Amino acid sequence: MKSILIKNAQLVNEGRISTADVLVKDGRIAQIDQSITAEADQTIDATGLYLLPGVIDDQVHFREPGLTHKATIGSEAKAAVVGGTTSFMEMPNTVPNATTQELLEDKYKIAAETSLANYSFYMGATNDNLAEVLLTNPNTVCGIKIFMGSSTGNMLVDNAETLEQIFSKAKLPIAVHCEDEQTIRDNMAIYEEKYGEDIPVKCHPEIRNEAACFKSSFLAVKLAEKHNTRLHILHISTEEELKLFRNDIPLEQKRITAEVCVHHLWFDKEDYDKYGTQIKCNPAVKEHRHKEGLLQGLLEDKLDVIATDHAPHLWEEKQGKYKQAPSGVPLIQHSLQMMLEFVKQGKLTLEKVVEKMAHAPAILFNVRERGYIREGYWADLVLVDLNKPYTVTKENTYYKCGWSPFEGHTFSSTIMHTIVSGHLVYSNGTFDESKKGERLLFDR
Ligand SMILES: O=C1C[C@@H](C(=O)O)NC(=O)N1
Repeated sequence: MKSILIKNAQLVNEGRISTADVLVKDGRIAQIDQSITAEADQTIDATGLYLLPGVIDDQVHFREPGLTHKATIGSEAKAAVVGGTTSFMEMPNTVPNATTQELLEDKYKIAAETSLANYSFYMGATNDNLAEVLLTNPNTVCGIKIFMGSSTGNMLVDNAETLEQIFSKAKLPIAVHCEDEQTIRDNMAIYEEKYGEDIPVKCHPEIRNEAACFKSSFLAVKLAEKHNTRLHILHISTEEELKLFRNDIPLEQKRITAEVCVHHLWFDKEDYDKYGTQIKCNPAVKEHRHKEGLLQGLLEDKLDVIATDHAPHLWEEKQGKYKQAPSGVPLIQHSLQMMLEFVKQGKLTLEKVVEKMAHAPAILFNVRERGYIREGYWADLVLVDLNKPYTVTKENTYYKCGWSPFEGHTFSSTIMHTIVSGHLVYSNGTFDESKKGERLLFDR
């Protein structure tokens, strides 16, 4: 593998920013120093650029196998590296659902052949696959996914005894989608009564409302407390849920952690006027107060990681009426740029972005030797120019579905180079696809 020398970067790592050179050799960070004079196969002049650990996205939907008309592991991993995401953890609501060890391993095989980013896949729980779930290897699989609210893929786990069993026996982190099903159904009935088939999309946050989120998250937290489960609640979308999470202990000691997604920080209810069903997703984008509250929750460390829930659907599918349009938004290519915009606006610091998008997911999932810029660690690195505007176009959007809610939008930062496991895969609009990403490993 080619060695890489990064010269004169502003290195953002572990709460500090400092000028440094970084030497990458055999996939790893070989040296970090003020001035490195060693020869390397590739040299990057990083003057004026910030060097960040690559983003680890702990919640994505890449649709393969079975839904490859929407996306493939290869297509979405390519979009990921363009945006500075070097590792992803992918959800089991593919077709067939990843609910057996064999089906799970099939996804790893596809990724080994096609993914430019490092990868891991969740084992999916159902009401009746406990034995399979318990076979999951804690060192080679990121976690177990439970839908405690239904969403794309009909993987709802609503059997109380099954939930007790998984929460008490799982040896891996349990990542949960929390929305109370009965609350959603009751709300839906009210809106159907009122609007028939023509429910306005703006009602989505009233159907999948605050009460649905809180009731389900509350239940998950209670179960985790009862069984001392390692619980990670995905895509927290309401202010109310913040009271379920602690910020008085270090992340390393937390048994219950929480994720916030970029779209819940970026959009609010008013945006349905502009984007309509494009931003229909579960949990719903809600009132403005939640967006503000979630940002505060992030700053106060009640929310531990930032992810995307990247969920591509075809543009034609998304154009249907409210009830027919599938939930989910393609986001992974622009997640880092979105958060860098918050840095520009003074809402987040660069150090905080790095903490929540790289360090924290690495700690939370015990990812082996990634998520930090440290000698000996894997070289998953991103170089960003905070002062180079970037306009999103159809041509520079790499999702297989071919659209992004950001088309036409100009971000004030550009992702210049992305290095995955020591390989310079993306450089200013060009790719070197000669090497694929690695399977993530976990120290548990
Ligand atoms: O939980 C989910 C699933 C996802 C999908 O489309 O797979 N879309 C969503 O909006 N939320």
